[in-house]
Amino acid sequence: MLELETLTVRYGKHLAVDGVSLTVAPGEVVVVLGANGAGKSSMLKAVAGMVPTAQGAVRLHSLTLSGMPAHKLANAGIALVPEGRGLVDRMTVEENLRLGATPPRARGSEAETMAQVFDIFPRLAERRGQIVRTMSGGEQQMVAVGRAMMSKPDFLLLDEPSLGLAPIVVGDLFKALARVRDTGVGLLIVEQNVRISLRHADRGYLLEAGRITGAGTAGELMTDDAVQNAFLGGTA
Ligand SMILES: Nc1ncnc2c1ncn2[C@@H]1O[C@H](COP(=O)(O)OP(=O)(O)OP(=O)(O)O)[C@@H](O)[C@H]1O
Repeated sequence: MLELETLTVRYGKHLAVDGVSLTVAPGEVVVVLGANGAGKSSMLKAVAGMVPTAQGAVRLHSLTLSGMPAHKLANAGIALVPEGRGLVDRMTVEENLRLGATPPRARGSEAETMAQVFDIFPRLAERRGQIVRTMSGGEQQMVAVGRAMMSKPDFLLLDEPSLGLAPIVVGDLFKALARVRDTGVGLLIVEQNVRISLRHADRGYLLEAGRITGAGTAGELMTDDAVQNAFLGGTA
């Protein structure tokens, strides 16, 4: 289980994440819905050890992670697919994937994990020698997810994976993410794209100005008035 307990992130005086508590179980897809500036990226970066936690804690299988450097978190089983993807775009698909396999927990099983990535994303298998810069946005997002999978995470964090992608590509990406979850990995996804993310999630939370203001199953949130008003223009 991945647990965030009253997680708080500050930038100087600015409170970006204000006491967020949530859980993700192994094999569960949890989405955090929030508008621009709600604190979604800051929350994920704090879990991944890329910004400091001001208060609260992150626990993985009851082990306290907050305060650990990012490389130790990766070896504990946390992988982040950042907004903007963070790929080395002059390198090939395969080279980018290999970069994900640096934590000690991932070493020795690179070939097996890469085969799993290529099974979930056959397009990447066809294009394993292609320079990432020359690929479409959707393909690059697949590489970013594949690279995170190469670290053999227990929990995968995704920062707005649908951003800038055409609806059909987003649909394919979420179907692939469902297959990642089927391998037992828990997914924590932050999104503004309410419909598609709730369609593929088990549960969700609503994040507004750094605070959790709603929670429920994906079905409950789809018809929740607060979600409707915040994101869907009041119509179901
Ligand atoms: N490095 C930083 N220094 C100062 N303030 C920051 C920093 N990063 C984020 N913030 C502020 O913290 C708040 C939350 O930002 P964050 O990027 O976490 O939100 P978000 O929900 O991911 O938004 P977006 O969807 O636009 O990326 C915003 O008010 C933002 O301006």
